[in-house]
Amino acid sequence: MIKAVLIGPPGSGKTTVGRLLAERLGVTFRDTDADVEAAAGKPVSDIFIEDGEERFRELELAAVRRALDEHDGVLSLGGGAVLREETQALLDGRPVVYLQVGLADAVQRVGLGSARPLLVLNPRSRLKKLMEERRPIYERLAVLTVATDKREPAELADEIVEGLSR
Ligand SMILES: Nc1ncnc2c1ncn2[C@@H]1O[C@H](COP(=O)(O)OP(=O)(O)O)[C@@H](O)[C@H]1O
Ligand SMILES: O=C(O)C1=C[C@@H](OP(=O)(O)O)[C@@H](O)[C@H](O)C1
Ligand SMILES: [Mg+2]
Repeated sequence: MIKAVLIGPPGSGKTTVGRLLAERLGVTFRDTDADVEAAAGKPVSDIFIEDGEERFRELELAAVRRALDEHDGVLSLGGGAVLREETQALLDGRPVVYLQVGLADAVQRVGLGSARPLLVLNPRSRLKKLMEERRPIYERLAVLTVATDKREPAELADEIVEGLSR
């Protein structure tokens, strides 16, 4: 059984904090973006450009399903994985942790890199819009919510260990 599933917008720290959390718990770590890249044999940005977002979302749903089936450690999702109703249903009853982040910190963290194809143009306004659209979904799925602004990944991992043990 999975120990924790991390959700939240890009830049909330799912990948970074998830890896630390897995270390703390002494379990293995998986990230759906890495699983999708391994399955497709190319980076997320190339999948978006060459095959489109819909194809990425299909590969992502398959990666979530596979990980929840096989994996018993910590799983970090890509920020948009929760958009699919199938994924929302798969997360029902799981220890889902929502990493909350404000726009300013998220923008600073994702920077201007090209690794997140949805944020290449106007990262600030794209992030603002997708955060507003997805917030209700993140809130509904979470059993634990952790505010990450101005907090270090290590202390967040400790807080999640504590929060999930309660
Ligand atoms: N709590 C934090 N404080 C400062 N920087 C952070 C924090 N969490 C993550 N980061 C940095 O922000 C960037 C995005 O983090 P990442 O874990 O990839 O987020 P996500 O997987 O949610 O998109 C990385 O450079 C990471 O080092
Ligand atoms: O929010 C999104 O739709 C996406 C978030 C990314 O993952 P992170 O949330 O880990 O950055 C990645 O899956 C892809 O670029 C799409
Ligand atoms: Mg990530």
